Amino acid sequence: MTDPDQQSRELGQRLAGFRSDLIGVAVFSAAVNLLMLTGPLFMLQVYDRVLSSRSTATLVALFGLVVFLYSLMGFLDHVRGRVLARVGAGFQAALDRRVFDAVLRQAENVDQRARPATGLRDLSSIQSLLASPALTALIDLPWAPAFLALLFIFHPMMGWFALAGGTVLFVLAFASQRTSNTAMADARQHAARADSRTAEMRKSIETIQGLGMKEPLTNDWSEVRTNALRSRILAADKRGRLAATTKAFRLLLQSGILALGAWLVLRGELTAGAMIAGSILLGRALAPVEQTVAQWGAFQAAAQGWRSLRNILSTTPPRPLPMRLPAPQSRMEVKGLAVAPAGVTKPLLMGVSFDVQPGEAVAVIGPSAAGKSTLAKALTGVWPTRAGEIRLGGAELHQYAPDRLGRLLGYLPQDVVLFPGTVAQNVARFDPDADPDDVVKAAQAAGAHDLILSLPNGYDTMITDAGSLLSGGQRQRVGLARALFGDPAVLILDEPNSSLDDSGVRSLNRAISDAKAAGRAVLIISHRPSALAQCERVLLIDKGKMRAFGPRQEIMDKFVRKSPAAVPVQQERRLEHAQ
Ligand SMILES: Nc1ncnc2c1ncn2[C@@H]1O[C@H](COP(=O)(O)OP(=O)(O)OP(=O)(O)O)[C@@H](O)[C@H]1O
Repeated sequence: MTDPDQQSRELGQRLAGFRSDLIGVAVFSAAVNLLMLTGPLFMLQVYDRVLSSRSTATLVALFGLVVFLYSLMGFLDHVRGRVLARVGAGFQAALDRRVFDAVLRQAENVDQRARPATGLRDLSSIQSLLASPALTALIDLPWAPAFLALLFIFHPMMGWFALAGGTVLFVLAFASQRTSNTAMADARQHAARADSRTAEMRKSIETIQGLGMKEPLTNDWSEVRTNALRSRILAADKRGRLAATTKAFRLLLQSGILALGAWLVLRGELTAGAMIAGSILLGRALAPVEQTVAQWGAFQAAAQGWRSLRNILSTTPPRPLPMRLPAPQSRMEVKGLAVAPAGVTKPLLMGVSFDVQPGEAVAVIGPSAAGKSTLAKALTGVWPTRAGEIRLGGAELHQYAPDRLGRLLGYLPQDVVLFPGTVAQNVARFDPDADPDDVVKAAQAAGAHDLILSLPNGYDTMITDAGSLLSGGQRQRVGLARALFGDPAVLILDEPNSSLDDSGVRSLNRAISDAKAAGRAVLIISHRPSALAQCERVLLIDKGKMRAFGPRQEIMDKFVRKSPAAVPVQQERRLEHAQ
């Protein structure tokens, strides 16, 4: 699936998978539309045969037939509705994971992340159309000319009358949709913005209150809400005006064709039955036209969704999964690395070369904004390499499937985010087959076991809202347990001690020395030297460039002492010695 044309056809191909269902719907629709003739034909017979012959038996027989035909029509109509609803659901189910993956992958691009993710909404708008009466109306639309042709057969004047009336009705209904569409889209946009502000404010309510920002932010939110309301009223006004005109015009048409029919009857050019049947036929011919136009919004949303989804899917083609490699050696080698997140052109980090061997710990140090976290994101495969290579156990990172790579690495990010679920699920990285013993083992190794047991429901305590129930230090320890889960080959710890107290630092140091003793490679990114004690070698980066890599003592003596960034490092070392 690397051919761009093929990617842009992906949606069409998925829909084509439901070809036989759609053919079935078309056949049922043909039958339903033929059965729609039951009413006019019945009228024709009643007026022209029953009333003239005064035969009750004929009336009863005809009515019995009508009951049967309408029942059949109702059944077929229901069946095609059911089939279409299932095609819609099947189409969504077939693409749900693919689109979700594409939406997540879009978020890898920093630029895209700021924009609202539309993929799943696009998919839902196509699904809604497939399952809505709008589609059945559209399927019925090609039958309108057939009804119109029958009117021409009854009398050409009736045909022309219906054609002219139908055209005016179509134009009126279409204008009603068009004029209100922009206002409706505006209203939806404002409403979505107000909703997302509500969610943001709820999430950060403590900060907002603490900083006394509630009033101004609420005013801001209220303005967006008022704008949404204003656009909605504008849209409703426009739509309402034209909808009322359309309705009155349709009723006028129905009476108009009766009047025309009566006039033709008086002139002896039409039978009374044809006059009534003509009026019913006009209704049948106009119904799908009117419904299709009335549902225009659903068609537009689905068309827009289709275009946008096609674009999303073609820019995020499915990634072929690489062959599963055996568990790698705990060794990482980096050569000439340059890194930039997707959507950023200038590399944030350049010319980095180092390695970390089994049983060894390497410290990555440097001042603020040097590019340390950038390095961690590249080493975990989260940010792409612009140049150079990163090898884990001899294989480049892309040779591992992303989820498997994640499992092989024990990554503790600088800002630990926990996900909705239990503490145990978070430690186990939501692996449904995780062995509880392994969860406890990871927590013990991180020195987080006792703290987890002290939570209201221990390992079953539910985490909500990114783990705000836990303190910063507790989150960091649970994060370390999560990093250690599954015995990863390489640990990448980004500022692992930033929120830890003394006992937390001791647990961390123990976890690092245990990992080294078990032959794992450890990378510790830190401002502080307390973590350096465990490291054999040090990588110094500054302003997005590698300045030095070598044995700890050599780097500390040669570079850190001279560098202004080293001042806090030195101070802290003295403090540690003093303790
Ligand atoms: N998503 C991003 N897009 C563009 N630039 C970014 C992005 N993330 C970080 N940067 C920039 O990259 C540079 C390095 O940031 P990084 O987070 O790697 O620094 P750091 O060394 O970890 O700093 P600290 O010790 O303060 O955490 C900074 O100048 C930062 O502004």
